[in-house]
Order: sequence, then C-alpha cells, then structure tokens
Amino acid sequence: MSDEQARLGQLRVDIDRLDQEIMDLISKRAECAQEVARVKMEANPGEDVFFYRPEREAQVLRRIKESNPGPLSGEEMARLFREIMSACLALEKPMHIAFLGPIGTFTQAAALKHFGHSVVSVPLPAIDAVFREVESGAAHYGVVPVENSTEGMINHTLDMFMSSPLKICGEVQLRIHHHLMVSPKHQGQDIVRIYSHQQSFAQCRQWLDTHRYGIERVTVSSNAEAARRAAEEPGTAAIAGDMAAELYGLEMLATSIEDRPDNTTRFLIIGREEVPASGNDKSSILVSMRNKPGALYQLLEPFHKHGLSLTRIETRPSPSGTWAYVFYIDFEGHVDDAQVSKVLSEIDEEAVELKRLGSYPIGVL
Ligand SMILES: O=C(O)C(=O)C[C@]1(C(=O)O)C=C[C@@H](O)C=C1
Repeated sequence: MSDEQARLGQLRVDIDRLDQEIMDLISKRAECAQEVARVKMEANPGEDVFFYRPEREAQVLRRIKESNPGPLSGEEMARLFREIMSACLALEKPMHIAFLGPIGTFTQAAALKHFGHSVVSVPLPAIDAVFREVESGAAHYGVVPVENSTEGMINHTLDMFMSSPLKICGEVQLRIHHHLMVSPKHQGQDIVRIYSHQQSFAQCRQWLDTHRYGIERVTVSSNAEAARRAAEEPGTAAIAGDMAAELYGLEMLATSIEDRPDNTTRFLIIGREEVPASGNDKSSILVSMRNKPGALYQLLEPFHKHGLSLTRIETRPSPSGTWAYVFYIDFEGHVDDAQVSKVLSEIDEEAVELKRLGSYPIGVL
C-alpha cells in the first residue's frame, strides 16, 4: 500500500466516524423539533398552530454565521443548517409554499433558498394567484418578487398589498445570473429567435445589443417558459437561469450575460400572521397622505426625528382617485420597538390611511 493510500484510508475512517456523529446529532435535533411541535399543539388545542417561526429561524441562522469557526464560510454553513431546519420543520408540519411559477423560475429558487428543500413548492401562474392561494389557506406562505437591482420595483406586487390582508413575513435576496442556452438537439443551427421574460431581456439589453444584435427577441411569461420553448423549437435559444436549464436539459452558449454583475432580485414571503421581533428586523407600510403642500415632508419627518433608517420609499398611483398617491415605505425596526410605534402613531395622525404590512427579519441568507 502506498503512503498516499494509507493516509487517505485513515482520513476516510475519520470522515466515516464524524459522519456517524453528525447523523446522531441531527437525529437528536430532529427529535427536539418533534417535541417542540407537541408542546405547541398542547398549548393551543384546536387552534391554528404556527409551526414555522421566521424570527427563530433568522436567529438560528445568524448565530450559526457568527459562531462558525471555518474553514467553511459562514454563508455555506448557514446554507447547511437551512436544510437541517427545513427537514426538522417538515417533521413538525409539511409546509406548502406557493410561488410565482412555473417550475424552474428564479422565484422557485428564492423559495427554496428561504425555506430549504423540504417544503412542498406550489407553482402558480401570476402574482395575484399567489396572494389568493395564501389568503384562502390553501398554501401556508407565498413567495413573490418585489424589486430588482437593475430594473426597479415590481409594481404588481406592491399594488397587491393595497387590497390584500396578508402580512410580509420575510424577505430573501437572490443573485440573478442569466445565461443564453440552447437544446443540445439543435446545437450548431443558426439562432433566429431568443425567448425570455421581459425583465430578463431588460437586464441583458447591452449584452444582447453587442453580441446578438438583430436577432428577434420574443417576450414570454417566464424564463422557464422560454427554456421550454427553446428545448422544442429548432433555431431558437432562451435566456434563463440554472434551474430552467437543468429542468429542460439545455446547454449554455454564454453564461452570466446580465449587464450588471451585482444583478439581484429581492423577494417577499407573504403569510397570514404577524412575526414577533427577531432582533434585526425591518417593517413595511403603505401610506396615503392628503394632497397638500409639505405632505411628503410630514410623512418623512417622524423617521428623522426618531432616528429610524428608511431603506426604500416608492410612490404608486392610488386606486381611490386620479393624481392621488400611495407611498410604499420600508424601514429598519419592528412594530414592537418603542421608536417605531412613536413614528407610526405620528404618521397616523397626518395620514388619510396607514396600512401596516408587517415587520419581519432582515434576510440572513
Ligand atoms: O423553535 C421552534 O419553534 C421550532 O419549531 C424548531 C425549528 C428548528 O428546527 O430549529 C423548526 C421550525 C421553526 O420554523 C423554527 C425552528
């Protein structure tokens, strides 16, 4: 036996022993989660029990990232624990997560990043359908895109909050890499048409103008639909992400063709209940003000006065009248914080309407 074989043999014995220890510990952790489920059910007999605890999950993942000794990165370690918690939660209660489909979209990738792979993910054809599925109780939570770093806000999602009773329970960010892909069946053929979603075309505009100028661009309802068409139609390609490429067996002609290297989309988790404070939270509100001089100043002044950071403010046309506006505002803090409740009561005094959309942990992964 060579020296290399002897050393590898010993290291693999060590790895086998450690795997056994890790497995025993994960099993003990899973038993704890089962016990947690029993305690929750006994304490709330006959009631809707909330097994998923977003604030607790955020605290666990933050602690893992902070105390991780290496050599794996904090992100990588948190990703592993994300999956362990996902499997533990599935033992307590299998979660049904509605997302903007079809299967293979970036929204599905965001849902799996946030909840882990042990959930049942349910694709729906439109953002309002995701809201309805959660409102009716058919799904426990929903995942919808809300903003992209290149293209800005997804207005349809913002507008849904004007009428929906749902709460924002979390957020997750996903780096978006777009690839130009074709079916291996049609490799080598001239490409006469490229399919993609309108947002993806916008995020790759400069690359397309430089590298595929003059080729017809056809907008379809999702990247996954683009990939499905490219898999079937000779002479076509799709711009989509890794999940769609894998799903339809496409091969890459060019990878990461988005114009901005930091292209990121933020998604919201929507649910039916409010989330307690996790220690590092954000809140979202919708406000409509009277149409008078200084209205915007009056809206923003309490944030300045009480030292709260605004992370976003967007204006949307109000459904109640022409040239009337609603402000969608994200800021740091939780509604249970004293400063936040002072700000909200001051805004409430001046506003025509103030709707609290929820407080939720700032995305950890
Ligand atoms: O602490 C809880 O309430 C649990 O249910 C346990 C646990 C976990 O595995 O750590 C599982 C699911 C929840 O979403 C949060 C945490």
